Amino acid sequence: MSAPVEVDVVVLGLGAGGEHAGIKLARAGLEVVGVEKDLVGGECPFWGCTPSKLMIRGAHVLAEARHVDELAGRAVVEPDLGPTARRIREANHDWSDDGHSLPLQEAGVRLVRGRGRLDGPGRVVVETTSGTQTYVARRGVVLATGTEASAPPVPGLVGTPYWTNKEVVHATAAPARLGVLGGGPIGAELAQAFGRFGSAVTLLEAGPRLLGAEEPEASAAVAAAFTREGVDVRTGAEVEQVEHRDGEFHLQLADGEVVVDELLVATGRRPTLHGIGLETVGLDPDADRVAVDDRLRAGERLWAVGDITGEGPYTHVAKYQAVGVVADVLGRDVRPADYRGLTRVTFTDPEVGAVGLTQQQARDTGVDVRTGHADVPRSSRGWMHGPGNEGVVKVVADAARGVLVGGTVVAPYGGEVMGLLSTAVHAEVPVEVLLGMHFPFPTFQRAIETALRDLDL
Ligand SMILES: Cc1cc2nc3c(=O)[nH]c(=O)nc-3n(C[C@H](O)[C@H](O)[C@H](O)COP(=O)(O)OP(=O)(O)OC[C@H]3O[C@@H](n4cnc5c(N)ncnc54)[C@H](O)[C@@H]3O)c2cc1C
Ligand SMILES: NC(=O)c1ccc[n+]([C@@H]2O[C@H](COP(=O)([O-])OP(=O)(O)OC[C@H]3O[C@@H](n4cnc5c(N)ncnc54)[C@H](O)[C@@H]3O)[C@@H](O)[C@H]2O)c1
Repeated sequence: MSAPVEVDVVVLGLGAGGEHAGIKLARAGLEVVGVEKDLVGGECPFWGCTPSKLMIRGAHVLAEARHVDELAGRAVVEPDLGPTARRIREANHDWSDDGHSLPLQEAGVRLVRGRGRLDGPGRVVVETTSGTQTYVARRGVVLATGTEASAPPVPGLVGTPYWTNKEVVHATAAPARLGVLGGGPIGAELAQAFGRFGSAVTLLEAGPRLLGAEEPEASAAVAAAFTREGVDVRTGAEVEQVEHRDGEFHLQLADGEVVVDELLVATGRRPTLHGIGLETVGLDPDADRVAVDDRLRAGERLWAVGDITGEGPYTHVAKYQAVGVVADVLGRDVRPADYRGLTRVTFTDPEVGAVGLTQQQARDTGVDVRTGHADVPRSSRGWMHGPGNEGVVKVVADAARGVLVGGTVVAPYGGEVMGLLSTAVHAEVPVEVLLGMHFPFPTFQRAIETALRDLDL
């Protein structure tokens, strides 16, 4: 092993959070080493957000085309995943990270390709193909090792050629029959997309509803849309046994068998925290997250960002946190991290845009909860939109303070429409003030006004 190399900062893991932090710190003039064992850019551009949203874009076009006969003439729709698969391949340069690693290095980050682990405060050891190297970080280490797909312990599953998000993004044709295990954001988004590309999809969710982290009204609207499109949605479904034979997956359920050609497992993610030396900096190596304070500090000369913090498994959260880390490392004023107005969007159709607390979460935190609703199909824009207009707006208010603490928009482009609620929750704009706004006719935003009035505050 060569002598330890001293630098200002080591960033361990170069996904959404680490990449952003590394670039900004290097541009600020610090000596930064960035360590990455796989592709610079991480999960989001190569196996997550970007490929899944490209699939969803293609699927959305197909769904719109299928409404032509009803609304605008005649169209024969023959789905083909090929063009979308090509867009995905082009977008991420055939799974090469030049588009990320070159700008990173141009910003001044010294890129070290290898597997890193903490070795005491401010120290990182990296195993590379040319040997082991220790780095000593004068200012500290930014930990950003992200998550990996985690499969459930269903007998027979291990060893079968099931897909996770890593494999599904390489699909070039839609399988005739697709099984999807898990009805969270990944399972729901991709089940609908593949259904629209022509697969007969069976979506098996163990819990009582799809998108269990969101409002029950959102789950119901999405499930209704899926069922209308022909996705076989089964909730409370426990797969007891998986077998792969003659090119088919046989999934045994308590009430029968489901046979599919491909199986996508989307049952959650596991933080990449094992074997990264957490115990050497006084942290629990078996913990399922790295706890951080509002400056993203996790220990002595140690910051953490992204999915591993457990504050919200989203790219925008990782980048938000990276901004805070950069300020703190540079000794600048830090805006304390605040997750009250956390936003998330599930890109199903209808899209589920949400901010802040759900009704249940608000209740659990002792808020004097009042809710307001509006049905999207009964709103002016919803009615005009016509087929494919399932949706609901739900706002959650703290009646005692007269402000919103949460809101959900399930609608076409719900993630965009929700922006208005996002500002309201984040800035704690009084409901009284919101009701004095102009809501343009006939936008989906007008359903927000209806929901606000329904609060009757
Ligand atoms: C299918 C899918 C769709 C998604 N869609 C969205 C979406 O639409 N919107 C959204 O906001 N979020 C979405 N997400 C979530 C988003 O991808 C993550 O929240 C985001 O990637 C988190 O960034 P991160 O920096 O924490 O970790 P990651 O992106 O996971 O990056 C961590 C990096 O650390 C590296 N690493 C780990 N251990 C080591 C080690 N020991 N040494 C060196 N390197 C290491 C990994 O190789 C990886 O590159 C999606 C995720 C998936 C899987
Ligand atoms: N649009 C977005 O922002 C977006 C998109 C995709 C993923 N993500 C993030 O990535 C992370 C991972 O997503 P995910 O959907 O894999 O995880 P998730 O944890 O959100 O959902 C997993 C689902 O699988 C179900 N499940 C667990 N075990 C099961 C079993 N044995 N059989 C059937 N169902 C089972 C769970 O009840 C749950 O509903 C999430 O935290 C998500 O927020 C975000």
